[in-house]
Amino acid sequence: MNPLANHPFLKMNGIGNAIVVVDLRGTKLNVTPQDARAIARGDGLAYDQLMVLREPKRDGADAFMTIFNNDGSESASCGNGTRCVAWALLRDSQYDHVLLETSAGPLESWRNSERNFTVDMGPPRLEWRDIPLASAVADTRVVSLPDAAPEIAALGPFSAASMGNPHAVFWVKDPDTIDLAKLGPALEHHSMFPQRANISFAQVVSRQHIRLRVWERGAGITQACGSAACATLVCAVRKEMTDRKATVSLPGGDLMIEWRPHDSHVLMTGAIELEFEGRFDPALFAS
Ligand SMILES: N[C@@H](CCC[C@H](N)C(=O)O)C(=O)O
Repeated sequence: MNPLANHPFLKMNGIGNAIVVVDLRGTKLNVTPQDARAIARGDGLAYDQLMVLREPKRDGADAFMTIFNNDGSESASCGNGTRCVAWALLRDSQYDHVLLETSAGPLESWRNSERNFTVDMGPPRLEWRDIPLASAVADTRVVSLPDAAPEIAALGPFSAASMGNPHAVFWVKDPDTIDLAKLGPALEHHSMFPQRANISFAQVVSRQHIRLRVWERGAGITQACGSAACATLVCAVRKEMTDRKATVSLPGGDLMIEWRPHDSHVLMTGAIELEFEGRFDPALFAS
């Protein structure tokens, strides 16, 4: 029997970004990409990201997080998932802060109220090599895609940023008119993105408000993507289109994003929800 059979999990969401949390601290258990794909097929378990908690690597941290997309690939960053993990670790605690680690570095998260959490996503990376893009780009605020199909060329240049994971942001009049299911996969796998990319379509409504729809790398159409909201605000500020603090509205709800001037860290604040908790059905891992 798969050792994960009957192991407890939490099914949660961060403004609709579907998250499963599995705490493996204190065990010798592991999650393989195959396990991650099997879990995503479970009843009611269709997730965007699976957050797997292990022992922390540094003193003072609460957990090390491995983040799986539902296709079994890994990401170094997930803002909404991190806020869900913070809720899970703090729900029976008198404390309000957690320090979590990912392969991209430490992330601090804290409770504002019972269901509202902030995560400090750290500073964005803005050089083409760090995002990464496939070839040298002088200004990552305005990037053109070479040899693009007509429907992609029609979108015009995009802006790029890394929040520990790669993001491309296209500026559009109305994100609701974008055929995400068609353009998302074509752009995610474009040769400009050697590690693939999360693809955002953003409308700047005002200096304090952005509307956003996202195709997530390794997960597809999502109700919300926190790191995409952060990357979009950063790109909008760099293009002088918004203030450093703005509401980003996604199909699942609103996030407040702030790009702090003094240390360049990006803060994301919003609601989280526990949907249900249970134990993995052994049959999940049978095939
Ligand atoms: N939903 C997440 C980001 C998910 C990771 C992404 N699909 C990737 O592969 O980079 C968020 O809230 O940040």
